[in-house]
Amino acid sequence: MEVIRVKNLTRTFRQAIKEPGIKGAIKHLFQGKYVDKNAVNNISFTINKGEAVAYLGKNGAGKSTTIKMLTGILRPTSGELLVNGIQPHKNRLQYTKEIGVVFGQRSQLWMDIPIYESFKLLKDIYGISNTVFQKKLSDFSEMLDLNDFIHLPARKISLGQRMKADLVASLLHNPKILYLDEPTIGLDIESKNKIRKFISYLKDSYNTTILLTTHDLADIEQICDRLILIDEGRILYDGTIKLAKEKYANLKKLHVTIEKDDPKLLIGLSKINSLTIESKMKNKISITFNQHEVTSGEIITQFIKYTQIYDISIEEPSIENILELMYLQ
Ligand SMILES: Nc1ncnc2c1ncn2[C@@H]1O[C@H](COP(=O)(O)OP(=O)(O)OP(=O)(O)O)[C@@H](O)[C@H]1O
Repeated sequence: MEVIRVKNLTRTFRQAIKEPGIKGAIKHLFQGKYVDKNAVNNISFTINKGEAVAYLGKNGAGKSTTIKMLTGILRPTSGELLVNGIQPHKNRLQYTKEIGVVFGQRSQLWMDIPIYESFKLLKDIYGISNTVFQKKLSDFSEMLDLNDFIHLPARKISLGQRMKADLVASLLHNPKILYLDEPTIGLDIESKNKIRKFISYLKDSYNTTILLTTHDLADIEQICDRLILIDEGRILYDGTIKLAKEKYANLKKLHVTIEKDDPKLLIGLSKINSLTIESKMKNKISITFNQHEVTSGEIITQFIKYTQIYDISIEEPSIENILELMYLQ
Protein backbone atom coordinates (compact mmCIF):
# COMPACT_ATOMS: atom_id res chain seq x y z
CA MET A 1 0.00 0.00 0.00
CA GLU A 2 1.36 3.36 -1.06
CA VAL A 3 1.88 5.87 1.78
CA ILE A 4 4.13 8.53 0.24
CA ARG A 5 3.60 9.93 -3.26
CA VAL A 6 5.98 12.53 -4.65
CA LYS A 7 5.42 13.71 -8.21
CA ASN A 8 7.53 16.27 -10.09
CA LEU A 9 8.41 17.90 -6.80
CA THR A 10 10.55 21.04 -7.00
CA ARG A 11 11.74 23.49 -4.39
CA THR A 12 13.52 26.63 -5.46
CA PHE A 13 15.48 28.98 -3.20
CA ARG A 14 16.43 32.52 -4.08
CA GLN A 15 20.12 32.87 -3.37
CA ALA A 16 22.09 36.11 -3.24
CA ILE A 17 25.07 36.58 -5.56
CA LYS A 18 27.62 38.57 -3.60
CA GLU A 19 31.06 39.74 -4.59
CA PRO A 20 33.66 38.90 -1.94
CA GLY A 21 34.61 41.23 0.94
CA ILE A 22 32.93 44.18 2.67
CA LYS A 23 32.80 46.12 -0.62
CA GLY A 24 30.81 43.28 -2.18
CA ALA A 25 28.44 43.15 0.81
CA ILE A 26 27.78 46.94 0.64
CA LYS A 27 27.27 46.77 -3.14
CA HIS A 28 24.81 43.93 -2.60
CA LEU A 29 22.80 46.11 -0.16
CA PHE A 30 22.11 48.68 -2.91
CA GLN A 31 21.98 46.61 -6.06
CA GLY A 32 21.43 43.04 -4.82
CA LYS A 33 21.57 40.32 -7.46
CA TYR A 34 19.87 36.98 -6.97
CA VAL A 35 19.72 33.62 -8.67
CA ASP A 36 17.08 30.90 -8.32
CA LYS A 37 18.50 27.57 -7.21
CA ASN A 38 16.55 24.33 -7.52
CA ALA A 39 17.48 22.54 -4.29
CA VAL A 40 15.06 19.79 -5.31
CA ASN A 41 14.50 19.51 -9.02
CA ASN A 42 11.46 17.69 -10.41
CA ILE A 43 11.73 14.46 -8.43
CA SER A 44 9.17 11.66 -8.33
CA PHE A 45 8.92 8.50 -6.23
CA THR A 46 6.45 6.50 -4.18
CA ILE A 47 7.05 4.65 -0.92
CA ASN A 48 4.91 1.75 0.31
CA LYS A 49 3.82 0.93 3.85
CA GLY A 50 6.56 -0.77 5.85
CA GLU A 51 9.39 0.12 3.46
CA ALA A 52 12.69 1.41 4.88
CA VAL A 53 14.25 3.75 2.35
CA ALA A 54 17.67 5.40 2.51
CA TYR A 55 17.64 8.86 0.96
CA LEU A 56 21.25 9.59 0.08
CA GLY A 57 23.34 12.25 -1.56
CA LYS A 58 26.41 14.41 -1.10
CA ASN A 59 26.35 17.61 1.00
CA GLY A 60 23.95 20.06 -0.58
CA ALA A 61 22.28 17.41 -2.80
CA GLY A 62 18.80 18.32 -1.54
CA LYS A 63 18.08 15.67 1.11
CA SER A 64 17.09 17.97 3.97
CA THR A 65 15.01 20.12 1.64
CA THR A 66 13.07 17.00 0.58
CA ILE A 67 12.61 15.90 4.22
CA LYS A 68 11.47 19.39 5.18
CA MET A 69 8.83 19.29 2.42
CA LEU A 70 7.78 15.77 3.43
CA THR A 71 7.40 16.82 7.05
CA GLY A 72 5.42 19.93 6.14
CA ILE A 73 8.04 22.46 7.31
CA LEU A 74 8.66 23.73 3.77
CA ARG A 75 6.15 24.44 1.04
CA PRO A 76 7.03 22.95 -2.37
CA THR A 77 7.56 25.42 -5.23
CA SER A 78 5.76 23.04 -7.57
CA GLY A 79 4.73 19.42 -7.93
CA GLU A 80 2.63 17.04 -5.88
CA LEU A 81 3.25 15.67 -2.42
CA LEU A 82 0.80 13.37 -0.64
CA VAL A 83 1.48 11.38 2.53
CA ASN A 84 -1.32 9.10 3.66
CA GLY A 85 -3.60 11.22 1.51
CA ILE A 86 -2.56 14.44 3.29
CA GLN A 87 -0.71 17.43 1.82
CA PRO A 88 1.85 17.96 4.60
CA HIS A 89 2.23 21.76 4.49
CA LYS A 90 -1.52 22.35 4.22
CA ASN A 91 -2.78 20.16 7.08
CA ARG A 92 0.07 20.32 9.55
CA LEU A 93 -1.94 19.67 12.72
CA GLN A 94 -3.61 16.56 11.34
CA TYR A 95 -0.37 15.50 9.68
CA THR A 96 1.87 15.61 12.78
CA LYS A 97 -0.25 12.83 14.30
CA GLU A 98 0.73 10.55 11.42
CA ILE A 99 4.48 11.09 11.50
CA GLY A 100 7.51 10.97 13.77
CA VAL A 101 10.55 13.10 12.98
CA VAL A 102 14.09 12.94 14.32
CA PHE A 103 16.69 15.45 13.22
CA GLY A 104 20.07 14.17 14.42
CA GLN A 105 21.42 17.68 14.73
CA ARG A 106 18.45 19.11 16.63
CA SER A 107 16.44 17.89 19.60
CA GLN A 108 12.71 18.15 20.23
CA LEU A 109 13.20 17.65 23.97
CA TRP A 110 12.94 20.37 26.62
CA MET A 111 16.53 20.82 27.80
CA ASP A 112 15.95 21.73 31.45
CA ILE A 113 13.35 19.20 32.54
CA PRO A 114 13.81 15.44 33.08
CA ILE A 115 13.37 13.35 29.95
CA TYR A 116 10.37 11.64 31.54
CA GLU A 117 8.66 15.04 31.98
CA SER A 118 9.33 15.83 28.29
CA PHE A 119 7.67 12.53 27.39
CA LYS A 120 4.69 13.40 29.60
CA LEU A 121 4.33 16.80 27.94
CA LEU A 122 4.31 15.10 24.53
CA LYS A 123 1.72 12.64 25.87
CA ASP A 124 -0.58 15.59 26.68
CA ILE A 125 0.15 17.42 23.41
CA TYR A 126 -0.72 14.34 21.33
CA GLY A 127 -3.56 13.18 23.62
CA ILE A 128 -1.93 9.77 24.19
CA SER A 129 -3.76 7.48 26.65
CA ASN A 130 -2.02 6.27 29.84
CA THR A 131 -2.10 2.68 28.61
CA VAL A 132 -0.46 3.47 25.26
CA PHE A 133 2.09 5.75 26.95
CA GLN A 134 3.15 3.10 29.50
CA LYS A 135 3.19 0.35 26.88
CA LYS A 136 5.48 2.36 24.58
CA LEU A 137 7.89 3.15 27.42
CA SER A 138 8.08 -0.45 28.59
CA ASP A 139 8.40 -1.67 24.97
CA PHE A 140 11.35 0.61 24.24
CA SER A 141 12.93 0.79 27.67
CA GLU A 142 15.26 -2.20 27.53
CA MET A 143 16.40 -1.77 23.93
CA LEU A 144 17.33 1.86 24.50
CA ASP A 145 18.50 1.67 28.15
CA LEU A 146 15.93 4.32 29.08
CA ASN A 147 16.26 3.73 32.83
CA ASP A 148 19.85 5.02 32.73
CA PHE A 149 18.78 8.57 31.89
CA ILE A 150 14.99 8.99 31.89
CA HIS A 151 15.06 11.00 35.14
CA LEU A 152 17.83 13.37 34.03
CA PRO A 153 17.32 16.64 32.16
CA ALA A 154 18.20 16.53 28.44
CA ARG A 155 21.08 18.97 28.86
CA LYS A 156 22.82 16.53 31.25
CA ILE A 157 22.71 13.38 29.11
CA SER A 158 25.19 12.16 26.47
CA LEU A 159 24.62 12.60 22.74
CA GLY A 160 23.84 8.89 22.34
CA GLN A 161 21.28 9.03 25.14
CA ARG A 162 19.81 12.21 23.68
CA MET A 163 19.31 10.46 20.33
CA LYS A 164 17.62 7.52 22.05
CA ALA A 165 15.35 9.90 23.98
CA ASP A 166 14.52 11.79 20.78
CA LEU A 167 13.61 8.54 19.06
CA VAL A 168 11.23 7.60 21.86
CA ALA A 169 9.76 11.13 21.85
CA SER A 170 9.04 10.83 18.14
CA LEU A 171 7.32 7.45 18.58
CA LEU A 172 5.07 7.88 21.64
CA HIS A 173 2.02 8.75 19.53
CA ASN A 174 2.50 5.62 17.41
CA PRO A 175 3.26 7.29 14.05
CA LYS A 176 2.92 5.25 10.88
CA ILE A 177 5.79 7.06 9.19
CA LEU A 178 9.17 7.93 10.66
CA TYR A 179 11.53 10.49 9.10
CA LEU A 180 15.10 10.26 10.34
CA ASP A 181 17.62 12.91 9.31
CA GLU A 182 21.09 11.59 10.23
CA PRO A 183 19.99 9.63 13.31
CA THR A 184 23.49 8.31 14.10
CA ILE A 185 25.52 11.48 13.51
CA GLY A 186 28.36 11.90 16.02
CA LEU A 187 27.61 8.67 17.93
CA ASP A 188 30.11 5.99 18.97
CA ILE A 189 29.94 2.49 17.45
CA GLU A 190 27.98 0.96 20.33
CA SER A 191 25.32 3.69 20.33
CA LYS A 192 25.07 3.56 16.54
CA ASN A 193 24.49 -0.20 16.66
CA LYS A 194 21.81 0.10 19.33
CA ILE A 195 19.99 2.78 17.35
CA ARG A 196 20.23 0.80 14.11
CA LYS A 197 18.89 -2.34 15.82
CA PHE A 198 16.07 -0.33 17.33
CA ILE A 199 15.06 1.20 13.97
CA SER A 200 15.09 -2.27 12.37
CA TYR A 201 12.91 -3.50 15.25
CA LEU A 202 10.38 -0.71 14.51
CA LYS A 203 10.26 -1.78 10.90
CA ASP A 204 9.84 -5.47 11.70
CA SER A 205 7.50 -5.22 14.72
CA TYR A 206 5.42 -2.12 13.97
CA ASN A 207 5.64 -2.12 10.17
CA THR A 208 6.64 1.55 10.41
CA THR A 209 7.50 3.21 7.10
CA ILE A 210 10.96 4.74 7.39
CA LEU A 211 12.75 7.38 5.33
CA LEU A 212 16.29 7.92 6.45
CA THR A 213 19.06 10.28 5.40
CA THR A 214 22.60 9.53 6.48
CA HIS A 215 26.23 9.93 5.56
CA ASP A 216 27.08 6.76 7.49
CA LEU A 217 26.67 4.02 4.96
CA ALA A 218 26.59 1.23 7.56
CA ASP A 219 23.16 2.62 8.58
CA ILE A 220 21.85 1.73 5.16
CA GLU A 221 22.91 -1.90 5.00
CA GLN A 222 21.59 -2.60 8.48
CA ILE A 223 18.25 -0.83 8.17
CA CYS A 224 17.15 -0.24 4.58
CA ASP A 225 15.94 -2.35 1.67
CA ARG A 226 15.87 0.40 -0.89
CA LEU A 227 17.93 3.45 -1.69
CA ILE A 228 17.18 6.68 -3.48
CA LEU A 229 20.30 8.58 -4.50
CA ILE A 230 20.02 12.26 -5.36
CA ASP A 231 22.54 14.66 -6.80
CA GLU A 232 22.01 18.37 -7.40
CA GLY A 233 18.33 17.95 -6.62
CA ARG A 234 17.73 15.14 -9.14
CA ILE A 235 17.29 11.40 -8.63
CA LEU A 236 20.26 9.36 -9.90
CA TYR A 237 19.08 5.96 -8.67
CA ASP A 238 15.95 4.53 -7.10
CA GLY A 239 15.87 0.80 -6.40
CA THR A 240 16.86 -1.99 -4.05
CA ILE A 241 20.33 -2.17 -2.57
CA LYS A 242 20.61 -5.69 -3.98
CA LEU A 243 19.90 -4.46 -7.52
CA ALA A 244 22.35 -1.57 -7.11
CA LYS A 245 25.03 -4.08 -6.19
CA GLU A 246 24.23 -6.28 -9.17
CA LYS A 247 24.08 -3.35 -11.57
CA TYR A 248 27.01 -1.25 -10.43
CA ALA A 249 29.30 -3.47 -8.45
CA ASN A 250 31.13 -5.46 -11.07
CA LEU A 251 34.51 -5.43 -9.42
CA LYS A 252 35.33 -7.94 -6.71
CA LYS A 253 38.55 -8.29 -4.75
CA LEU A 254 40.28 -11.59 -4.08
CA HIS A 255 43.02 -12.01 -1.44
CA VAL A 256 45.05 -15.21 -1.79
CA THR A 257 47.87 -16.58 0.37
CA ILE A 258 49.93 -19.14 -1.56
CA GLU A 259 52.64 -21.65 -0.72
CA LYS A 260 55.27 -20.34 -3.13
CA ASP A 261 55.73 -17.58 -5.62
CA ASP A 262 55.96 -18.73 -9.24
CA PRO A 263 56.58 -16.32 -12.18
CA LYS A 264 54.45 -18.56 -14.40
CA LEU A 265 51.50 -17.95 -12.06
CA LEU A 266 51.74 -14.17 -12.58
CA ILE A 267 51.97 -14.64 -16.36
CA GLY A 268 48.93 -16.94 -16.24
CA LEU A 269 46.93 -14.46 -14.14
CA SER A 270 47.83 -11.50 -16.38
CA LYS A 271 46.21 -13.31 -19.31
CA ILE A 272 42.81 -13.41 -17.57
CA ASN A 273 40.32 -10.85 -18.89
CA SER A 274 39.57 -7.89 -16.61
CA LEU A 275 41.93 -9.13 -13.88
CA THR A 276 44.32 -6.66 -12.24
CA ILE A 277 46.99 -7.57 -9.69
CA GLU A 278 46.52 -4.88 -7.02
CA SER A 279 49.36 -5.90 -4.73
CA LYS A 280 51.83 -8.70 -4.16
CA MET A 281 53.81 -9.13 -0.97
CA LYS A 282 55.83 -12.31 -0.54
CA ASN A 283 53.20 -15.07 -0.72
CA LYS A 284 50.14 -12.79 -0.51
CA ILE A 285 48.42 -11.61 -3.68
CA SER A 286 45.43 -9.25 -3.95
CA ILE A 287 43.61 -8.99 -7.25
CA THR A 288 40.47 -7.34 -8.59
CA PHE A 289 38.32 -8.79 -11.34
CA ASN A 290 35.06 -8.11 -13.11
CA GLN A 291 32.64 -10.77 -11.96
CA HIS A 292 30.69 -10.51 -15.22
CA GLU A 293 33.79 -11.45 -17.23
CA VAL A 294 35.46 -14.11 -15.11
CA THR A 295 34.44 -16.21 -12.12
CA SER A 296 36.43 -16.60 -8.91
CA GLY A 297 36.47 -20.35 -9.70
CA GLU A 298 38.37 -19.77 -12.96
CA ILE A 299 40.91 -17.62 -11.14
CA ILE A 300 41.42 -20.18 -8.38
CA THR A 301 41.95 -22.89 -11.01
CA GLN A 302 44.78 -20.77 -12.43
CA PHE A 303 46.39 -20.53 -8.96
CA ILE A 304 46.30 -24.25 -8.20
CA LYS A 305 48.00 -25.06 -11.51
CA TYR A 306 51.21 -23.60 -10.04
CA THR A 307 50.98 -23.60 -6.25
CA GLN A 308 49.04 -24.61 -3.19
CA ILE A 309 46.54 -22.13 -1.72
CA TYR A 310 46.83 -21.60 2.06
CA ASP A 311 44.09 -19.01 2.50
CA ILE A 312 41.58 -17.18 0.33
CA SER A 313 39.01 -14.43 0.91
CA ILE A 314 36.66 -12.58 -1.41
CA GLU A 315 35.80 -8.94 -0.73
CA GLU A 316 32.38 -7.87 -1.97
CA PRO A 317 32.06 -4.27 -3.22
CA SER A 318 31.07 -1.89 -0.43
CA ILE A 319 28.14 0.52 -0.60
CA GLU A 320 30.78 3.30 -0.85
CA ASN A 321 32.20 1.73 -4.04
CA ILE A 322 28.72 1.42 -5.48
CA LEU A 323 27.77 5.02 -4.75
CA GLU A 324 31.02 6.26 -6.29
CA LEU A 325 30.21 4.31 -9.45
CA MET A 326 26.66 5.68 -9.51
CA TYR A 327 27.94 9.26 -9.37
CA LEU A 328 30.22 8.51 -12.33
CA GLN A 329 27.40 7.17 -14.55
N1 LIG B 1 16.86 28.23 3.18
C1 LIG B 1 17.65 28.16 2.13
N2 LIG B 1 17.93 29.25 1.39
C2 LIG B 1 18.73 29.18 0.31
N3 LIG B 1 19.30 28.05 -0.15
C3 LIG B 1 19.07 26.93 0.55
C4 LIG B 1 18.24 26.92 1.72
N4 LIG B 1 18.19 25.64 2.20
C5 LIG B 1 18.96 24.89 1.37
N5 LIG B 1 19.48 25.66 0.38
C6 LIG B 1 20.35 25.19 -0.70
O1 LIG B 1 19.72 24.07 -1.30
C7 LIG B 1 20.69 23.07 -1.62
C8 LIG B 1 20.30 21.75 -0.98
O2 LIG B 1 20.42 21.87 0.44
P1 LIG B 1 20.02 20.70 1.45
O3 LIG B 1 20.20 21.26 2.83
O4 LIG B 1 18.70 20.17 1.08
O5 LIG B 1 21.15 19.62 1.15
P2 LIG B 1 21.48 18.26 1.90
O6 LIG B 1 21.51 17.19 0.86
O7 LIG B 1 20.57 18.06 3.04
O8 LIG B 1 22.96 18.54 2.42
P3 LIG B 1 23.72 18.05 3.74
O9 LIG B 1 24.10 16.62 3.54
O10 LIG B 1 24.92 18.94 3.76
O11 LIG B 1 22.81 18.26 4.91
C9 LIG B 1 22.05 23.61 -1.15
O12 LIG B 1 22.69 24.18 -2.28
C10 LIG B 1 21.69 24.69 -0.16
O13 LIG B 1 22.64 25.72 -0.16
